[in-house]
Amino acid sequence: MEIFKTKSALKDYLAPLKKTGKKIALVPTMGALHNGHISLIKLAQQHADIIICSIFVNPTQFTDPKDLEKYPRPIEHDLAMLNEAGCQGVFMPNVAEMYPDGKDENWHIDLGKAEFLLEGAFRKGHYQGVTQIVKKLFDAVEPDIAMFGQKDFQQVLMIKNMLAHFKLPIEIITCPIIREDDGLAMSSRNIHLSPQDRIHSLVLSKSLQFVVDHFQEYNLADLEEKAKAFYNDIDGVELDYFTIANGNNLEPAQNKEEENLVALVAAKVGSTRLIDNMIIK
Ligand SMILES: Nc1ncnc2c1ncn2[C@@H]1O[C@H](COP(=O)(O)OP(=O)(O)OP(=O)(O)O)[C@@H](O)[C@H]1O
Ligand SMILES: CC(C)(CO)[C@@H](O)C(=O)[O-]
Ligand code: BAL
Repeated sequence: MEIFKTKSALKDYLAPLKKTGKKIALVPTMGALHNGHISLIKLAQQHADIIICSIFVNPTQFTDPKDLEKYPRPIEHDLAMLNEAGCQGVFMPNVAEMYPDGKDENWHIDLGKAEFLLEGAFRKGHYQGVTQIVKKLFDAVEPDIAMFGQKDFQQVLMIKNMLAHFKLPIEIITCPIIREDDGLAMSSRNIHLSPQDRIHSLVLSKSLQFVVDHFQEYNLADLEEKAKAFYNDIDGVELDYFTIANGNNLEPAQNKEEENLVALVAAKVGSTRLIDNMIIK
């Protein structure tokens, strides 16, 4: 497995491979890898010849400086996991390599109304930061395909809007959410959960599963109310939102007959903010 710290080293590696027609997949990550990330690598291997995983904790998408500061960075462990998974290249630039003009360089694109809903409402400017870095990663790799997890449902939508904005010929593949045996969606931030938080964290997947399992039984308002009631009286758990939304634009669902419905949730469990979602139909 090759490790690249600069865009130019990465380009030098990829150029001859592209010339011989190899299909390139990019798997963007912020590191602290778990089996959710590895599932993206494995799925990429079914669609492409060369897999490049990027590891970069992108400062411009963090709205809470403490969140950025404590983001886990177990690089040796990450490299071992990627090597074991058969990833050919890892791109791990530093901040200056990705933001040569400083982190405040001008970037603003129209991502549509959905930018300001849900995660965008709680993490102001988050999706400008995400799309800014993903565009830089796309420019550095020029992949044929790129893999993103459904766990960050809104992120996938925003990245597709960014691709449309720049008319980039990259196929986005959305990968299913990988969960722990008890239902918790795998996430790098899960390591911050105390043993008690870890038990409480199950409320996210349980409330989502409730909505999926009982979708036919109740109307939308009752489904949401019953799902939100899961969060009542759990010590140290604070619900940011629970919504049943249209998966195309993340607007609240208007009726149960709509296509593409998804339930999405974000909650603080102890001091750790978690997100999760389940597709209803
Ligand atoms: N449990 C999971 N199943 C599938 N894909 C996942 C899972 N967790 C993260 N991903 C995807 O991996 C990619 C990189 O995500 P990232 O490095 O932010 O990890 P993360 O676990 O989501 O961390 P965190 O949410 O704590 O930042 C994203 O496309 C994300 O959606
Ligand atoms: C796509 C991404 C790597 C951009 O920093 C990040 O938002 C993530 O890990 O989901
Ligand atoms: N996986 C989403 C990255 C973030 O939380 O900033």
